[in-house]
Amino acid sequence: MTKALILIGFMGAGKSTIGRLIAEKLQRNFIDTDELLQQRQGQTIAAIMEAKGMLGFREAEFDALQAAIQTGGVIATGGGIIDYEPSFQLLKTTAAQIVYLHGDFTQHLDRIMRDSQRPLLRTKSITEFVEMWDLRQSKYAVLANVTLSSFTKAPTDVLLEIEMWLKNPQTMNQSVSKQLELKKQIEQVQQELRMLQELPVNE
Ligand SMILES: Nc1ncnc2c1ncn2[C@@H]1O[C@H](COP(=O)(O)OP(=O)(O)OP(=O)(O)O)[C@@H](O)[C@H]1O
Ligand SMILES: O=C(O)C1=C[C@@H](O)[C@@H](O)[C@H](O)C1
Ligand SMILES: [Mg+2]
Repeated sequence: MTKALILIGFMGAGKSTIGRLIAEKLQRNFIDTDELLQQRQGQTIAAIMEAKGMLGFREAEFDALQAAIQTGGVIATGGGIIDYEPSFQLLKTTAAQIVYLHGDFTQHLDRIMRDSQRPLLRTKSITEFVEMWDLRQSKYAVLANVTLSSFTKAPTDVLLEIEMWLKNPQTMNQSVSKQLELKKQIEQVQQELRMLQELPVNE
């Protein structure tokens, strides 16, 4: 059976938008776990959360993920799927190709703010949102076979990058990990500069 291609990332990363494009291009099944959940329950995400509570929502999301993986198609996941340990473990152990669509916090927030339908935006403070972001980053990174920025380019360019990676996973992985390494070094230098600027000046 074909391995599923799974898109993960924080809210607003573009998983649904880009997932649909890839599925069309590769002529594969497309499943969005948020949409599947809503179809199965006959309710909106917000209503499911309200009726079942967060744990009940995550359990139903796990069932949707399991069903989606079995199709071997392209899967767009909900941004918080990794918060529920069984779903995280399923993603970790399944023989799928996992693409992490990534941006920085403000880029995500900017996109999320444009969509008032997102239930968590209505119920969480900005501090809780930042905490949620911090807790999730390492989980996405651990699961990812490749990490791609989805904010500095059009969806069709992200699609091209994913196609490139599918054709040549090794090369792409190397260049993406080199970029991440470089980014880390830059952040470290910036941090050191900030610390130096804060030191008292000897007259
Ligand atoms: N590369 C892109 N450039 C510009 N806008 C984009 C891009 N990708 C997605 N968008 C827009 O950003 C918004 C969020 O995208 P989308 O719903 O696909 O994100 P998501 O990762 O599925 O979020 P969620 O986790 O909430 O399901 C949409 O309005 C979409 O049109
Ligand atoms: O980040 C989250 O926890 C969520 C993201 C959305 O895709 C939905 O699955 C839901 O709104 C929860
Ligand atoms: Mg989505």
